[in-house]
Amino acid sequence: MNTIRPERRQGPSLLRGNLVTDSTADQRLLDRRGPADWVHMDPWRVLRIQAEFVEGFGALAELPPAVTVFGSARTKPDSPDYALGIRLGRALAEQGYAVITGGGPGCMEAANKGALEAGGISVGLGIELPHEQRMNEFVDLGVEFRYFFVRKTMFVKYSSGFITLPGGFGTLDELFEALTLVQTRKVTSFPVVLMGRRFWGPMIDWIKDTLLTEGKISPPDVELIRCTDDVDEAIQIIAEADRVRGETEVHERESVRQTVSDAQ
Ligand SMILES: CC(C)=CCNc1ncnc2c1ncn2[C@@H]1O[C@H](COP(=O)(O)O)[C@@H](O)[C@H]1O
Repeated sequence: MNTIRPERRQGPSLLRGNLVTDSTADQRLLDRRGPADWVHMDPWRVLRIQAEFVEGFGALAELPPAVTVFGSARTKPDSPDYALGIRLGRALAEQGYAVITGGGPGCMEAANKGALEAGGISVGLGIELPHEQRMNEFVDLGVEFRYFFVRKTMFVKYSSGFITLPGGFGTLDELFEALTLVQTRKVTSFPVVLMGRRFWGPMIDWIKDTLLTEGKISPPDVELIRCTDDVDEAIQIIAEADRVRGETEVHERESVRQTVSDAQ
């Protein structure tokens, strides 16, 4: 049979031909319209969501220090941003970081490619989407998720920081989620670096001139975003935050040890 059949990844399963449905697990969970039997299945969905967390934690727990790279799924392989993604993935791997991406095409693929070519650990956390896209070929450890929110937890939990290449809504969503987590101190010492001054400059100006000026954020919030064109500087920002985090952890362990010994 040499006709191309439709194909869909669904969590760990692969569906082809007539078995391909036209909705995703995220859509079915969030869409409250339709017959009530879907609603009655939510308790079962919770178990599936739980299983997705368990699988993700299990697959990623033994990763070395890692950095997540975000960026447009639409970036073409012959574009400067793709070349930047390769350089970034390569440099991160050379510094001993595993590189985590969304496992898709474009900037994600570029960062995975760079990491793989430099002999590093190249990770893709894929997502089930209505328009199927395969995990890019440069991923060595790939985990497929049905739910965006489970996948996002993994990006934050298993990386030392985010580096964001130019991108669209998906990239902005990931960027602002990270900033909100840092701003609300849900995560501490988590650097967020934007690469590409020309691309991100106008957004940073708007953040300063409008969000800050109109009191929607505080002055320290502006400092949460670091922007550079230099791959080495981006990595240095992450490495410095790692160093500070390491020192803080040693200090905390030491003060717990002191408290216990004082109490004895
Ligand atoms: C061409 C196309 C739409 C492919 C979709 N394939 C994808 N595969 C994996 N992650 C994705 C995909 N699309 C968006 N994302 C997520 O959203 C970000 C990119 O979205 P955008 O292209 O900037 O808005 C990525 O960092 C990734 O985590």
